[in-house]
Amino acid sequence: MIGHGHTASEGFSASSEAAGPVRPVRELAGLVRELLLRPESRGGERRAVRLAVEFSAGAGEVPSLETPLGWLFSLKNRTEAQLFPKVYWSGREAARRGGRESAAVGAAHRADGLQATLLAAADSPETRYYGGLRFDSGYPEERRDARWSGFGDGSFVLPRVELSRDDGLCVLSCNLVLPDDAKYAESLPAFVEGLMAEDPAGPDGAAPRLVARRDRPDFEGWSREVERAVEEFRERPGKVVFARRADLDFDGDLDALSLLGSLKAATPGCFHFYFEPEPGGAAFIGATPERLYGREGRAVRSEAVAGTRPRGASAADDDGLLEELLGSEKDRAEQRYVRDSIERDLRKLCAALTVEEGVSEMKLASRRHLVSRFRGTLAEGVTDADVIRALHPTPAVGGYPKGEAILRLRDSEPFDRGWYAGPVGWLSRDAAELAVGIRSGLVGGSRLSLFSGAGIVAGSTPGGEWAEIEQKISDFILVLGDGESSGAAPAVALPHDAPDSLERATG
Ligand SMILES: C=C(O[C@@H]1C=C(C(=O)O)C=C[C@H]1O)C(=O)O
Ligand SMILES: [Mg+2]
Repeated sequence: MIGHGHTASEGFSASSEAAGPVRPVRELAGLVRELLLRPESRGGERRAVRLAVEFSAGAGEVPSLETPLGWLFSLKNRTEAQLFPKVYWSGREAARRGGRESAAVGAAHRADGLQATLLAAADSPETRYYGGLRFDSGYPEERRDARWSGFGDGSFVLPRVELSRDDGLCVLSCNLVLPDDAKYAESLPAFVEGLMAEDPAGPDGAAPRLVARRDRPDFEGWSREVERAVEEFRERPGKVVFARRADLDFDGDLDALSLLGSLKAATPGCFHFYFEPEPGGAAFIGATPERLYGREGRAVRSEAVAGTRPRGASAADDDGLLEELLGSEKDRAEQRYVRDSIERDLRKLCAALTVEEGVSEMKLASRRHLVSRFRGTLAEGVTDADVIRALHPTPAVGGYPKGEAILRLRDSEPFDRGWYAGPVGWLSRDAAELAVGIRSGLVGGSRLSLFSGAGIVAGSTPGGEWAEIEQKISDFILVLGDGESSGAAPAVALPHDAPDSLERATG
């Protein structure tokens, strides 16, 4: 993916005899300067303006700017505050249908949580705020993990500079908030020009090696909670999605972007995201298959995802596992809670709603889930904030009944979920795309914390659900084991006793 040979300096030498920034960067800086110097930019109502320069990929004109991930990678050693947050986003359909993929740096405007009105409403339909929310904004302050502090309860950011690519079309854009930004008529164009790294990040040397792994809760703690929940659900049916955190420690600093690049290659058909809110802090990355909802105008779509089986090694194996999933009453029960809950929530928000009959398979590269899809039309006046508040957390990541499940997770999970399982994605005037931030990890320094959960219902067993989570984090683990492409640890034996305890538990 992000090979170390893929660097901006190659782009430079290939694309320009003259020294200085490549054409799109120079042009964008010129547009910014021109707008900021106009007298009318110094007054009027507060508004967001998007300036953009298009160019095509593959024409060889500006190879250094052709891939959003590669561009972000070229800025990875730049730690000026104005370059944060650093964001990457690509839609689930990107590979198949030419969906937009974006990298962005800096903030022209921040909307904290869901309270603030998005300035984007004033401007272009292309203008997007990127961000996410904590899983549980009511989580007690004193138990919060400091690594999540830069993320806040939630924030959506209008990036300062964004590079997006949709099929072969690349767009480099800059967002300005007027009249506030008029004072940057000198510094902002220079900032834009400086985003073409002349000395991009080179090879990092030896890949860090995995030295330790610790799981929270451990298998004993996990079994206690799962057994207790199962006991209760026998009396009174319900669902809770318990998660665990696997802390992987390496003997050197990890490169979160390289890791995401490798993860992306291994997980087609997923939303891929990267949020790094501040210099020197942690980055939240992931490859999630699950859409919370998408909106185009008033048209909304969502899906109920739950129930899990791996992919088989052979075609026969694979068919068998599909049959097993479709026929599993336990997995169907997990999925039904999600489906019924999303349907109820959407009915309140929609003037019309169509629900897919029954369930179908969501087939991923290394596992499969049950899914039912929804399509609706939002009622007049319903906002993205209303939809997020109504849907999150669905019983795919919280449980059912919703309120009880949240309280239970708050009490019983021995770690702070932070943004894990929270809504992540983008919002704009005419559209929105929010995914569920699962299959994700927090990368900071030499530690990678992986988060994953499993739906506990009456038929659950501690060993079975532990193994299901192990399978869900295997995308990350496998990528870490591939020293060639990940820039991370080469294949290592995981110092980890879960498989043993699992055999004891299930055997
Ligand atoms: C909670 C997660 O995944 C959810 C739980 C599933 C299950 O228990 O079968 C399946 C898909 C997701 O809705 C996660 O991956 O962290
Ligand atoms: Mg499950």
